[in-house]
Parts: sequence; structure tokens; C-alpha cells
Amino acid sequence: MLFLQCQQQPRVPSPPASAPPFRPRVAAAPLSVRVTGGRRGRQAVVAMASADARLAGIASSIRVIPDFPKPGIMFQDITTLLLDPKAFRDTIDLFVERYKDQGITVVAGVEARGFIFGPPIALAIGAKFVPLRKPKKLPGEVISEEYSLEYGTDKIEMHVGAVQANDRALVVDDLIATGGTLCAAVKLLERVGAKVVECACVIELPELKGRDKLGDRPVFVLVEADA
Ligand SMILES: O=P(O)(O)OC[C@H]1O[C@H](OP(=O)(O)OP(=O)(O)O)[C@H](O)[C@@H]1O
Ligand SMILES: Nc1ncnc2[nH]cnc12
Repeated sequence: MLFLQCQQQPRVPSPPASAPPFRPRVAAAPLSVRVTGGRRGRQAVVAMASADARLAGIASSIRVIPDFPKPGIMFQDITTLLLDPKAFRDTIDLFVERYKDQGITVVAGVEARGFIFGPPIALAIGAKFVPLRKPKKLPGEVISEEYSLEYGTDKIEMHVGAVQANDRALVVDDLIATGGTLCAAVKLLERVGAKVVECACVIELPELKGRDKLGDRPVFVLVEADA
């Protein structure tokens, strides 16, 4: 048997005790919930009003990094939310509470950050999880959709056969900015005949009007932030 040995790297020093604690910067915009649609939407707003304490914790756990990955982009960094087990759990719980009785059969997560939030939701509501991946990552036969981003262009792919025409889908990602990514994801699912029940994101950048690209497909978000 062959053993590969990792080269030992120097230890990263811990910050001195006097250094300020590592605290995520809070998104400047107030937290909010916005839901499109009629009756369900109103129910959700009522449900969310009582969930305010959880939403505040989620919003304040997200760090904002200016000028990443390009000058002018205020990057919403959800890795700090993942460092906070309560905020992470509350995020998943809020989605599960909303989707558990909607007959969703597939949760489609968009690479990369939709792979963090999608699988726990899928497991909790008893749906299958389907990864929508960046090009040339999936080994089987795929269908693909190109889209443009706030900072470039990209493509996502889905395995043929993973989703069926009678599936009811929830699309999950961490953030909606211009809406290009979610729109491409929805198109992949609709091309195979699935019904996209809703798109769910932790964060929305409303100034970028991503919802407009999605037409009348509902988008549900937990937190709004400045672009
Ligand atoms: O609404 P849009 O303008 O399409 O932007 C939103 C997308 O951008 C980010 O992913 P990114 O493309 O940076 O990929 P990554 O998650 O692999 O870093 C984010 O996670 C969304 O998927
Ligand atoms: N401002 C932003 N922060 C994090 N992810 C993004 N994807 C597109 N815009 C983004």
C-alpha cells in the first residue's frame, strides 16, 4: 500500500489575546423578508414576523468584504454564518418550516454555495438533492445553460435523468444578485419538465433587480443587503 505524506506547514499563529475578536461585519441594509405571490406570500410574512429574532442573528452573522473579487463589489461572505451554529441552524430551520408541506420532491442546489444550504433542507423535507454544477464537473450526460454574472459569465450543468417531468423543485443558493444564476438553474429544471415551486436564497441584493429575470417564479429570501 502506498502512503502519501503531507509536508508539514508552519503553524498559523493565533492572534494575540489583546487583538479584537474576529467578528463578521454586518450587512448595512436592514434585514427583511420579501415574498412574491398572493396568499402564501402573506402567510410567509406573518410567519417571518415572529421569526425576527432568528433573522437578526442570521443577518449579523454575514460578513461583508468590500472590493472582492473585484473593485466595487461588496461581497456577502456566508462563511461567517457557517461559523455560527445557531445562525446556520436557524437559516436551515426557516427554509424547512416554509417548504416541509409543499410537496417538494427535489432540491436543486447551485454550485458552490447552494451545496451548503441545499442538502440539509432536502434531508429535512424528504426530497432528493440534485447538484447544479459548473462546467465539466459532472461525469454523466448533462444539459447546460449559460448565464451572465455581476462579475463575469458562467455556465451550469445538470445530470440528465436526475430530475423528472413530474418533479416539484426548490432551487437553493446563498444569494441572488442579478438573477442570472437562478434563471439558468430554473431553465435547466424546466427543460426537463419539472415544476419550479420557488427559488430560495439566504441573501438578496435588491438593487440588482434579480427577481425581474425570473418573471413570475417566486423568490424567497431571508436577508436583504446593499449591492
Ligand atoms: O444572481 P447572480 O448575479 O447570478 O449571482 C449570484 C451567484 O453568484 C455567486 O456565485 P458565484 O458565481 O460567485 O460562484 P461560486 O459560488 O462558485 O463562488 C452566488 O453564490 C450565486 O450563485
Ligand atoms: N455581492 C456578492 N456577494 C457574494 N456573492 C455574490 N454573487 C454575486 N454577487 C455577490
